[in-house]
Amino acid sequence: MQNYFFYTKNMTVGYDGVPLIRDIQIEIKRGEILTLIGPNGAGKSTILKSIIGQLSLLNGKVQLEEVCINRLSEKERAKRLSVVLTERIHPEMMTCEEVVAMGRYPYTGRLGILSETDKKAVQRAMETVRTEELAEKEFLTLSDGQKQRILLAKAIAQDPDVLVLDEPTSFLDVRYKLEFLSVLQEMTKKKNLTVIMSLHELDLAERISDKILCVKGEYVDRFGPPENVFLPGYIKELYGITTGTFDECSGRVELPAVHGIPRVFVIGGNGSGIPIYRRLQREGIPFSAGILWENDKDTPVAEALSERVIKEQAYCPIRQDTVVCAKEEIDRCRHVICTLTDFGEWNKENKKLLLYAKDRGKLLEGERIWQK
Ligand SMILES: Nc1ncnc2c1ncn2[C@@H]1O[C@H](COP(=O)(O)OP(=O)(O)OP(=O)(O)O)[C@@H](O)[C@H]1O
Repeated sequence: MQNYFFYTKNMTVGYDGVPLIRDIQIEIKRGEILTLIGPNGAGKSTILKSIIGQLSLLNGKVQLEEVCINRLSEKERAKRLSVVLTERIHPEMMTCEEVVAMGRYPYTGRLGILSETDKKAVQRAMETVRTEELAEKEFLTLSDGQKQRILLAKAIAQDPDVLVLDEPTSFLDVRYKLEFLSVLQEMTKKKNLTVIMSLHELDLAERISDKILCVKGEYVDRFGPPENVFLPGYIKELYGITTGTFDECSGRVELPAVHGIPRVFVIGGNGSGIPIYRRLQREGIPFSAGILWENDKDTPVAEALSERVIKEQAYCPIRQDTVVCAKEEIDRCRHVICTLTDFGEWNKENKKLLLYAKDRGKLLEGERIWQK
């Protein structure tokens, strides 16, 4: 156990003495990022609240190196662990700078007078999450995303060893999401900060986390590095997805396929077919796609949205059997759309398919594609 900076042993969490999740074993090293994922209501916030001592454990312990967190005084705990939960604070008449300065209270005396070091820490924290320009604004007048960034600055100003965050990116726009996660990553590398958070954005969780804890049901479902969690089919099972698909490889979601006899055959590849597959799905038109190599960018999306995909083995030239299948599919469809503009030596069979469709008057080009 010595290797782990933060760990829990047989932690059981719940409310009013009733266990929600039992025997949770978390083991992370200093500077690692742990992300909790799982469906709504699974218990991610409950675990975070239990870790920070806001909820009493029903069993087990939470350990930060040799110290049992639950035995620390509030002030001692605040020096080692800072927290941003989803419950919003409502400080009346406080500027953002004053809210961020609240993060320094574990270090100030009884009167809460900030030293030069405290003031610098506040300023640095505000710069870190790019909120300097909000310093003088009243906190309660900010947008949800701005408030979230100020609360993050407050947590950072606390200069903790461990940062605990419940859905920290939920109100942030895409730019601030990326900026915030980059800041977290940088702080783990440069300052050895350890992060424990919950995220709903699985693509981000997969990219940033050293460890993932999957919460579902009475016990933790899976704990480990993302590569052991984001395996084909697992996320669908974890979240009970019955409509549409989630691609573990790209972190991408797709709406359900339109089923029925394919009306359009899309000759695509290298990502060029994706916008057309999505538009056909939106317009409720069943379609087939091909000839795609198994490892083509288009293939997972085509498989999620189309009725049929004519595929070739990865890294193999297109075989005549596959061409025959594609021609039969074209014969069955009313129209053909080709999204490829260049055909290399390997792709010459797709060029022949394009000509095959053209000869039969099935090829839709330019504006005609969406007039049919
Ligand atoms: N104070 C409480 N008393 C009793 N039960 C609670 C309390 N707070 C939450 N719960 C219940 O505990 C379960 C887990 O809730 P929790 O908020 O931990 O889930 P979550 O995974 O964070 O969900 P979400 O993704 O929707 O934020 C839910 O069934 C919820 O109703």
